[in-house]
Amino acid sequence: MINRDMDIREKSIVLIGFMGVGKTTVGQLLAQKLNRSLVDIDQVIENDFGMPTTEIFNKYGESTFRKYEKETVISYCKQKWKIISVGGGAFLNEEVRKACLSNCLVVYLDIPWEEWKKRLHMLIDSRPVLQGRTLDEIRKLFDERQKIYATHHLKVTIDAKSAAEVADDIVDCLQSAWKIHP
Ligand SMILES: Nc1ncnc2c1ncn2[C@@H]1O[C@H](COP(=O)(O)OP(=O)(O)OP(=O)(O)O)[C@@H](O)[C@H]1O
Ligand SMILES: O=C(O)C1=C[C@@H](O)[C@@H](O)[C@H](O)C1
Ligand SMILES: [Mg+2]
Repeated sequence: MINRDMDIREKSIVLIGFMGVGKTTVGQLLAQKLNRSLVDIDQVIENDFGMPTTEIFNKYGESTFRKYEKETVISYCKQKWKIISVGGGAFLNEEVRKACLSNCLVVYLDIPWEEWKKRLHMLIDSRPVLQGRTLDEIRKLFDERQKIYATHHLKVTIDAKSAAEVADDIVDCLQSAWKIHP
């Protein structure tokens, strides 16, 4: 359901999906295509703490990260005209989900497990949530996380597409939504 209190084109676009699906990479391309600025929430948090996410988890704990993540997303999603890529776990929080869904257009980047598995080697060192887990445990997390992404406005399936192709698909999807809800 799209909240039509403001012009739909003004709304910021929030990218959600499992870690490594490409929210940051695709977000950069989408921002260029739509001439908007990108707010990468993980990047904002890392800049504010002056350290990588893994270090924030190790030094302050996941709950400190999650609290800061919640406040950061809620604050940015009130702004218009942005592309906001949120961390893969941000939608665990109900207030975050509600704030994004009511203020922004939420686009879910959906990736099949077999495709995602190919990226694991690129993610394991930088994503604390994956560290120390077996492949079976990661698969379980992947399946569990699908529930939190179930509420969104638009969905784009990733498959074996390049990041540029995914960005093009999102633009097509947005253009249809902008036409249907002028
Ligand atoms: N469509 C794609 N095809 C192949 N590789 C990709 C694609 N999109 C992103 N990647 C690669 O996958 C890795 C993870 O991408 P990215 O950091 O953008 O994911 P993310 O969704 O932002 O993850 P997180 O939720 O952890 O922030 C990067 O190495 C990136 O280059
Ligand atoms: O899926 C997650 O829980 C996370 C994803 C990353 O984007 C970071 O926000 C952090 O590593 C946690
Ligand atoms: Mg990212």
